[in-house]
Amino acid sequence: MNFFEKLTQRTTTSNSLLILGLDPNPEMMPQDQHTHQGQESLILALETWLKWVIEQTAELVCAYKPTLGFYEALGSEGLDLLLKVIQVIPDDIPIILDAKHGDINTSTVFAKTIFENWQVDAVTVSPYAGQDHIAPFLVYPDQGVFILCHTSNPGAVILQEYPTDEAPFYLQVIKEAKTWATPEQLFLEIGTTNLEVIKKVRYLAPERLLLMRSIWSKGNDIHEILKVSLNPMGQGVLIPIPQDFLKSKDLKEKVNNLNQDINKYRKSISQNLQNCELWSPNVCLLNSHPHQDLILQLYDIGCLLFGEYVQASGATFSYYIDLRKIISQPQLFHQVLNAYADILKTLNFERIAGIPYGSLPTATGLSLMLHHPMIYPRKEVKAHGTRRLIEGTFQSGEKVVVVDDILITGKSVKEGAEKLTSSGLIVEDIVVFIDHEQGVKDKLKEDGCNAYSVLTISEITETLYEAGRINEQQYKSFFKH
Ligand SMILES: O=P(O)(O)OC[C@H]1O[C@H](OP(=O)(O)OP(=O)(O)O)[C@H](O)[C@@H]1O
Ligand SMILES: O=C(O)c1cc(=O)[nH]c(=O)[nH]1
Repeated sequence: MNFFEKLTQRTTTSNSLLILGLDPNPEMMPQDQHTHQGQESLILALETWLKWVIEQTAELVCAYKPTLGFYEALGSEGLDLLLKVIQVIPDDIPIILDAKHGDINTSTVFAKTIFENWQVDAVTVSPYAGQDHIAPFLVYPDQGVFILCHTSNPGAVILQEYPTDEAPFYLQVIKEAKTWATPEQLFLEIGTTNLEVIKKVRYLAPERLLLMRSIWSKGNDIHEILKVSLNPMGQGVLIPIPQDFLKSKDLKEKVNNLNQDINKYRKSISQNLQNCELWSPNVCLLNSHPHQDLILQLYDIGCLLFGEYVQASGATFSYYIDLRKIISQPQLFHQVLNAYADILKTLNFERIAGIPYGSLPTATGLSLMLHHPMIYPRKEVKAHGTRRLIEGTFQSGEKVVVVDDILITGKSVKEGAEKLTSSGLIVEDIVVFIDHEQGVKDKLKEDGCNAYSVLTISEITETLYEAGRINEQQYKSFFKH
């Protein structure tokens, strides 16, 4: 089970979005828990206290978050203490090591130590050294990585908000980090007392799990925080337990009350989905498309263009779909492949055939993902070498699913399918990402082929309009067409 699955399971079993910083911070320890003098006695007192904290809270949290710096500050005994604390945490509770690691030279060995030796489930990292610093953490597919995007430290404003309010650096960090790994492996850490910051983050990254920090400092109302950070399922955010709870003898009761308050609100929003203010005012939850996030991201990277475009057929449409760019955005490409795979998994076939050139990478990705061999019909047969019509190996009589990016006139998939059938293969199913909805599916059906699409062009247009990505004129000119 990977970190994300473990966390999701834990969130359900504990019915909690609360995480607790398990830090040996003497200032937070109740005074009567430490009456003796000296380092040895301090470490013992901290250990006893942290074990008590775990006992009190284990039923009520979905994860623990030890901060490496507090343990390091205690010297080598501090690291021993960290390992003891990790041992005591029940196995089903994920551990997020708050390390804010930022050094590219040590990232490989550090990842090995914390994931393999200490067996923590996730880590926090600083994004400043870029993707190559984060990659050594991401090569552990079962572990999670939280990217520090925003802190509440006043001194950070000069960097985070640079250069303008409209396009601050912390949003650039999020845009960039989203391309590094999937939403199941890479998450965002957001420290802020400002609800506007959370709204902006949610707008840009509706799919990402948020680890919230410092939200209590200005006496913010938890309901306001939840309103702007929860996803439509009432999840997608980790809420820190206020550190001053740790000083209290009534820790368990306080955490329980906070959890109940949060859950009451989560329940009310899931019963009241018509509240469209969640995330952002122009992303309405009521009728949101299941692939809304994917559509918005494809638009944002320029795969979905609105304007007057001449098509291969010579006709002019009010849009142009250019999915060829997707190969340079691995995280998004992965989401696209998952969407195709959901359809392919319902079909019966031996081989996957991609239509060149645009869909060759997609067919390759699906072949690796679903463990079915790939072939492809050539666009043009070479006058030299093997002069093959079909590349890859196959047996006559095998069933092939044809994969393409977009169905416009259907010419490309028809030609491809004909080449495959003329070589003895059977083509019954065609899967595309986008259907242009000109009745081509019906025509293919008459020829004995079932065509499936992940999205239709009108679903895309509706979603972009609802999210405010395209304006009324662009929307209307699509439907006039
Ligand atoms: O349904 P149709 O009218 O055939 O249009 C759809 C085809 O057009 C595009 O390919 P294109 O021929 O532009 O070439 P490429 O994939 O080689 O870039 C697209 O990748 C589809 O294969
Ligand atoms: O061939 C076309 O007309 C065409 C290809 C493509 O990839 N996208 C599109 O919108 N049109």
